[in-house]
Amino acid sequence: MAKITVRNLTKRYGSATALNNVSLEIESGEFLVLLGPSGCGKTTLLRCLAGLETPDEGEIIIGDHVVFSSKNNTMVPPGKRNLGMVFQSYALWPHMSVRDNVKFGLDVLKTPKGVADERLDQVLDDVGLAHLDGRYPSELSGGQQQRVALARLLATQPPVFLMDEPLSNLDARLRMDMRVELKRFQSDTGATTVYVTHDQTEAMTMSTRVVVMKDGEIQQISPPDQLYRQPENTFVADFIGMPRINLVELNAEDGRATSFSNGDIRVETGWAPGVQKVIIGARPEDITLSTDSGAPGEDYQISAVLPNGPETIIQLTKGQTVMIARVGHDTEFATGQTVKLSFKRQSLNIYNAKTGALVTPPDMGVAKAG
Ligand SMILES: Nc1ncnc2c1ncn2[C@@H]1O[C@H](COP(=O)(O)OP(=O)(O)OP(=O)(O)O)[C@@H](O)[C@H]1O
Repeated sequence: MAKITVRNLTKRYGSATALNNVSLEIESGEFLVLLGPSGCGKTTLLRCLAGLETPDEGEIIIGDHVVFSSKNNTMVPPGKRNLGMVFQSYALWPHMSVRDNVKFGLDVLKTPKGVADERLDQVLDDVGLAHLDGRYPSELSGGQQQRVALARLLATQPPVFLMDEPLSNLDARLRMDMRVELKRFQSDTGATTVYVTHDQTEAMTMSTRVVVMKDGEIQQISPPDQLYRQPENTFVADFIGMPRINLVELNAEDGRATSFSNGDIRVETGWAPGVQKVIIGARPEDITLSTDSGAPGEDYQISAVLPNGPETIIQLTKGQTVMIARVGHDTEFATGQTVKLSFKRQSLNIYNAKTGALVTPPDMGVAKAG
């Protein structure tokens, strides 16, 4: 299949910089998700890969071909980049039936009729549209049109898939089914996939790696689990995860700066992060609560109990400090109760409060509350 290399890519619109010196390597067969807040440059990056935008600076290599280079004035047009795209707008032919729309791509590639018919039946079945193959786009819902666009991409089996929120118009249940189908299809074909989404669950469940972007720059590129467990800065820590991570700023208490506090809570790192001011990051599930007054930790008051299906979200307060914990659904915690709060030591991340950067890998941390 095809590896993609992006080097020092910059794209400006007037005085606004949509991509700022972005570099990344996408391995052949990888499912890479671009994630980040609105306006961070995800779609611009995808459109640059597709050849729909001309970057101002940098280089893009797909497989063995330099498809863009500002130095050499190379700009290979979209149709010659050997990739398949699905964008939010479906761009279906209104005068063609579902089947003909999907077949169109195969005809362009001059796929032999027998192979084309077999693939058509398979992809229409995969996207759940076999029974609607004679309808015209105007006779379909938005979600169905989106699936036709997907089927058209999948049928041509390109070595590179570029997708921009291809499931955004589907209802929750269909979206889940299509995620499974897309992932299966991608792993069967081995196509290198770059996928833009707003949806964290989609990013975490489908990707081999996630790229988190902000203001046109890459913040972190990691496999989903590492992104969640070891965010490299406070922006990524805060952006990933729902409920949000607990981020609390603390000041060094002792000369060695191994003990930090904000007056309400105290954390002993046991090692010196090398700064006087830190932000600790604790995921809600990395907090342990106990009604046993002899348990380790500090006293917090429960200010809200929010049952949420298989889990319960608990809000706790101590002075000015508010923490969110996630516990099982069968909890007996109640609003107003005083409980002991402690951190699961290995999972506490420590950030430099000035730069927001992770100070050390969490497995070195032996932080504890109290
Ligand atoms: N054609 C354009 N003209 C001017 N500015 C643009 C254009 N396209 C994008 N931008 C700007 O470039 C920045 C990045 O936009 P982009 O669409 O890539 O973000 P995004 O992360 O995909 O956002 P969203 O999630 O909202 O789709 C934004 O500030 C946007 O306003």
